[in-house]
Parts: sequence; C-alpha cells; structure tokens
Amino acid sequence: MMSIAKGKRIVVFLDYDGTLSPIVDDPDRAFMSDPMRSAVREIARQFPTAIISGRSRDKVYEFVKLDEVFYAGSHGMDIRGPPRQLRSYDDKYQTSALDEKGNEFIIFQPAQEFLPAIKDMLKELEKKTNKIQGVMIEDNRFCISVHYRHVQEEDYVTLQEKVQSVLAKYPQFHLTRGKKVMEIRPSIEWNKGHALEYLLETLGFASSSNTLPIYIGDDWTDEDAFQVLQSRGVGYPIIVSSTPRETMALYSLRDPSEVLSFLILLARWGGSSY
Ligand SMILES: O=P(O)(O)OC[C@H]1O[C@H](O[C@H]2O[C@H](CO)[C@@H](O)[C@H](O)[C@H]2O)[C@H](O)[C@@H](O)[C@@H]1O
Repeated sequence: MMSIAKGKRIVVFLDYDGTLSPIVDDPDRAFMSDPMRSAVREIARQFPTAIISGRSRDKVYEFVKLDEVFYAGSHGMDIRGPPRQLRSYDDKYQTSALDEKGNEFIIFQPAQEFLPAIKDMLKELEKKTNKIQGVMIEDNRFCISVHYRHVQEEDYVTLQEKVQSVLAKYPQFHLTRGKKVMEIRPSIEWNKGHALEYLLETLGFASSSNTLPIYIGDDWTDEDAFQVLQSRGVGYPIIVSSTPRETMALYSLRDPSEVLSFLILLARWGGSSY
C-alpha cells in the first residue's frame, strides 16, 4: 500500500464506533483510548482527516476531542468541513461560521427540514417503547438509534413492531440496521459515501488523480463509502471485522487495536515520506 501511496496525497476517513473505539454495552461509554487519540492526532497533522459517524456530530466530538479533524455526524448528514463553497451542492444546506480562533468553517446539513419530524418521532418512540426493558433510544440529531443490545430476546419482536408502527406515520423516513441497533433515517439520497465525496470535494481533492483516500469502518453503513472508493477506482476501503463477511472493502483489519497499529504505522510512514 505504501509503495503505491508514495508521492500521492493521502486523505483519511474514519468511522467511530467499532473502528476507533471498541463496541461496548453502553453507547454512552464508547470512549476512545488515549493511544488511539494520539494516533489520530498524528495522522491528522500529516493528512487531511475526517471522522464520519452515525452519532450526532457533537457526540463524536465529545468522544474524540481533536480540533485537527473534520467531523461528519448523523451518517454524514451533518458535516463540519473546510471553508470552500461548492456549486455542486445546494447552498440552502450550507452555512459558514467562524471558530474561536477566527477560522472559517462550513456546516452542511442536507436533512435540515426533517428536524421537527425527528423531534416528534423521538417522543413517540420513547413513549411507545418505555415498557420494554433494556431499550435505549439515542438522539443522533438527524437520525435516531433504537438500541436493543439489552432487550430480552422474547421482547425483540414487540420492539420491532412498535418501531415499525411509529415509522409507518412518517413515510419520509426509513429503517437501516447496525450492530444491535435499528436506525431511523430521513429518506434522502445522502449517506456516508456522499459525505466522503463532499469532503473530498471541499478539501479540493475530488478530481485529482494524485489523491489516495483511505476509509476505515466496521458497520453496514460504511459499505456506502467503500462502494464510492470502489467505483472511483482509487484508494483503500478497509473493513474492521474479526470474521470474513460480504463487503465492498478490499482490505481488512480485525479490530480497533489493529486499526491503532495501522494508524501508527501510517503516521510513521507519512513522517518519513516527504
Ligand atoms: O457510524 P458509527 O460511528 O459506527 O456509529 C454507528 C452506531 O454506533 C453506536 O452504536 C454501536 O456502538 C455502541 C457502543 O460500542 C454499541 O453499544 C451499540 O450496540 C452499537 O450499535 C451508536 O450508539 C449509534 O448511535 C450509531 O448509529
């Protein structure tokens, strides 16, 4: 990989849960280790780096706490990216702002108009499922996660029916699945793959044949980003999985500890490659 990468502009995209932090029982305690934080910081100092997660953007930042990184939350529906206006993306979803140091950044939120419905749905889901033990509903801002990791097997069907009954009232939303989680998302043409393309474009690398994007992720929603890299015919889609599985990724790492080793090696190589 590194011999192909020589002289190319590497751009690094990382998923969060299951990639930078191990999958744990409590979603609120999916902390990132200090060595992982240092490795991501090193990577971000050398290569443009973005984290694309299903979590809300604020929550991922709370876990990662690095200002060197770009963040895309809600499966890419809430991007804080570099300050470059793009004609190919709808201006009505983009706003620019200044950070504490006076640097400009862009917020891109293509699912803005769904926010009121998401708020209503959250309330309804909480009300409908509060009698089922172990359910946890997570507000990911532009999408909702219904966690069932702690739900008894015999209650799962009831939970699924209740979620479907709420969803039936909101035809502009659909359900996807992750690791012991049902995710409710607005039905718009936007996913982690689109977020990857958006960030490549805003960073100014979209059409460059000299760019080598690396995307590392563990979940089904990361497949959209793997697919983008496959169809562009450049870059390294890397799945994090300890068992073989069907995927659009071309490479694999077994778990977050291997992701850490990979990032450390990449940072070391980057430092010696100029
Ligand atoms: O795109 P990601 O950053 O991978 O986010 C996907 C979902 O991750 C989180 O849930 C998963 O990780 C939890 C903590 O390890 C685990 O308890 C849960 O069972 C997993 O599904 C997050 O809580 C979800 O909101 C994200 O959508």
